[in-house]
Amino acid sequence: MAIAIPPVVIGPRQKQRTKATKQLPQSLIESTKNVPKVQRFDPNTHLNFTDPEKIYSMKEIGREGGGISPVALTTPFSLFTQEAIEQIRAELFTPEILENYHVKSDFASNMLRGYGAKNAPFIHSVWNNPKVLGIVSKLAGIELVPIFEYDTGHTNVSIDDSNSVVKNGEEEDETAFAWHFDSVPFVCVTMLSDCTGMIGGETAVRLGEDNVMKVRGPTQGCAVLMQGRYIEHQALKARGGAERITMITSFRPKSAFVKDETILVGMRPISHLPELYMQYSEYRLEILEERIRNQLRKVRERKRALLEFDTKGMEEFLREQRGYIDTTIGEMVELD
Ligand SMILES: O=C(O)CCC(=O)C(=O)O
Ligand SMILES: [Fe+2]
Repeated sequence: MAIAIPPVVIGPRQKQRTKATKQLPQSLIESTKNVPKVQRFDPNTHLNFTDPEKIYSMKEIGREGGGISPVALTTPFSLFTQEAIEQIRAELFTPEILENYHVKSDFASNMLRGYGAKNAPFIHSVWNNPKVLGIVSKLAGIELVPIFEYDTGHTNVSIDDSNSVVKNGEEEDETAFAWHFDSVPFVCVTMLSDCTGMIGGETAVRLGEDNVMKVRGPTQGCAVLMQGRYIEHQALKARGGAERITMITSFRPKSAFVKDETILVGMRPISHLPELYMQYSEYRLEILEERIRNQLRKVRERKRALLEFDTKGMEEFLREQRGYIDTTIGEMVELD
């Protein structure tokens, strides 16, 4: 069945991780400098969740049976308080992060990514918090965990410096992050900018041949959850001189026994490869470890019960793991 084949992911064309060339406005650093830093996410003060108005199913967008869950995407929903967003921004716009983790590609000219929990403890505690994961999982219809540290808290920064005068929606939409499928099953796109008076700045999502839906939270701290590996989307610039900053966190199924079509195509050209490959390997090995333990348990149980060895089942298991290992090997290539 065609739907069983995941979309081909096209990544940035550049040959290696490239530092961004344009400095971000000093005002971003200035505005976050005096925020008293908090190390850990606290749901009591930082969570502000309300259910999305609607959850679109894969069936509704013509992709029934594809992906890892029947859920395609949510409409924007409130997720974090103002205080939480201030903390996130204060961790992002530091000289340390801007100096070492500010990269660009032909998809987007300003991305902050690859910083670990050591450099941004609050951000990482947000996305590993059980309450946050509970919400994300409930909406996704499947239990999710962050894919790995490197792709947690990826941030797109777009500053409209065109000084364009906004006329009543007459202009063409400008892209802040080009059309693509993600390399990971689910993403949560969180708005980190104040949206007061923002024009544009949505995430545009292709729901069918001629059906593009634009989604954007009405306020800072709103988020959209989507099965980005299976739904084509892009980010639109905010017009009229506004900043548009979004944080994208990638998720994979928690269960080792669920299909996982995570690849590294979109990440390789914007990542430090040894670090990316280490984190990819670590989680892939964890999944394999759990699957092998489970298979071994089944074999031993049958043996103990004096049942005949399930040769066919074993073959199927091994073939599946071989596919998983082959994918893993195939993803850990040099960029040529
Ligand atoms: O910034 C957005 O709205 C979405 C960006 C995106 O799709 C991505 O970074 O993969
Ligand atoms: Fe994306």
